[in-house]
Amino acid sequence: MIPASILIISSDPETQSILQQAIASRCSCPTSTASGETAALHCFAPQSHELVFIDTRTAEPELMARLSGIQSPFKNHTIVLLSHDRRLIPEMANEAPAVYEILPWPSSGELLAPCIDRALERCMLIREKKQLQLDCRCHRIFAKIAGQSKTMQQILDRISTLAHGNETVFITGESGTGKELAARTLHRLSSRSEGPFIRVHCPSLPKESLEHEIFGRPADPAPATDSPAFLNRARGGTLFLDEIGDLTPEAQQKLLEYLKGSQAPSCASPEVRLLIATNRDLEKKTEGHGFNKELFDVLRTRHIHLPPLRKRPEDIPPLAHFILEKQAYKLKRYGRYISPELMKRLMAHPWEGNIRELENTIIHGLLFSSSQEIGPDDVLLSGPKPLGPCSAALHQNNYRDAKEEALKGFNHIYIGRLLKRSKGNISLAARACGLERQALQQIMKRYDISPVPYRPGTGCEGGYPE
Ligand SMILES: Nc1ncnc2c1ncn2[C@@H]1O[C@H](COP(=O)(O)OP(=O)(O)OP(=O)(O)O)[C@@H](O)[C@H]1O
Repeated sequence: MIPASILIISSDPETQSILQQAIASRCSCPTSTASGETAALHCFAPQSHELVFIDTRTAEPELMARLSGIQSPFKNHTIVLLSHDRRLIPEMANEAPAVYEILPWPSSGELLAPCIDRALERCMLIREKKQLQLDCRCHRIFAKIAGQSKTMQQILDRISTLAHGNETVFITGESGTGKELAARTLHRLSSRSEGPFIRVHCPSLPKESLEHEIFGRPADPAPATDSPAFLNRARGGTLFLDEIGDLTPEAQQKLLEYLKGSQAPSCASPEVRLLIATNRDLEKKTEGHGFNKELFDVLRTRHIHLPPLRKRPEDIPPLAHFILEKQAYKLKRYGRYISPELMKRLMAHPWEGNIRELENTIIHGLLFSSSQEIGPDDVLLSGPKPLGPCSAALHQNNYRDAKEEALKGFNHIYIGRLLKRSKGNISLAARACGLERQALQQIMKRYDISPVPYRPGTGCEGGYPE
């Protein structure tokens, strides 16, 4: 247990010495002394000392007056008054309810030692209560996130660590891997959680005005408290800039300047915390000068990368169960479960759209299963996982069958992706891959690939993000 920090407010050397010795005989807590005008500052400063002894004879009258004005007991500190006049104790207790205990002074060890023990115990209880409250909050917040893999646990640890600062965090990962969820979690766990969380989806704003929409116009008076700029709307909270991969060079430069200013040592607590995300490989973009190298270097100092779902298949079952439970509740489809056969298919699926695609698959299953069991026929999966050359299953077949099986997997994945991009339009898909429409149609027929699940209005719109 970390020892409590103790302050003695007294200008009398003898009082200081008696108290220090008595405290040292009960615990190893660090003790400091203060007197005069600075004492009040120490006494009332938040996060200051946990236990404060105040010698009423030498304390400044302002300090005593201020204590009397506080009507309820301190929640974070424990205050013990040393009263030189026993007759005044009941009156003092009435006047200063914020005080924990009033000790007649000077006191013998018989009175002083138990008083110190009681006060220290209160400090410990306060600290334990705070820790429990924090644990409950973290538990509630992390209850919205599933994932059992070592990687996911490391990500959650990193989120907890980075949440407490004011620094910008850079979140990367393919679409649907949970970047926005990570950003919201960082915000909820931070000291700004009561403030606003503003998300700006950068590609949705016109490129030419994006910089002004975020940072305000140069003509805006400073501080532009009524400016409609996102930065202003996020004051006291978090601004989440999502998909920054295509910012104009001017907007990148402005962002770099802002980050340098807000992260300078002189700026202890910026008004807005920035969280920034992208699904693009910005490092690669910097090589072709498509992204400001200096900005990238600043961003990557605090970085969270969310790996694609296909690289952490052990997360699929817990995620699937977690999403099923959450969505079943929302859709009022209670008691549904995933069949073992479907779970096998989910494990084998490449999940190009990551967790969002998994979520949509499960929603589809919940909506369309005719019984409590959700099976492979109740969901829309674009096809079997391609069998790699080293797959054990592949080696159980003879050469012809193995080749056919691998080709089938390849075509399902390759054409599935094309259809996803073209939203089920075969002509567009054919053009994109350099085949004639009819040739593509023949392949689709051969491998039993339907364009229907990829078309809007078939119940899976948005389920196959680009
Ligand atoms: N670890 C997780 N546990 C539970 N749900 C998750 C997890 N990660 C993501 N999700 C869910 O998956 C969906 C997609 O997540 P999110 O929107 O955060 O992804 P994204 O990376 O920001 O996607 P995009 O780049 O397309 O904006 C959301 O509904 C989110 O709640």
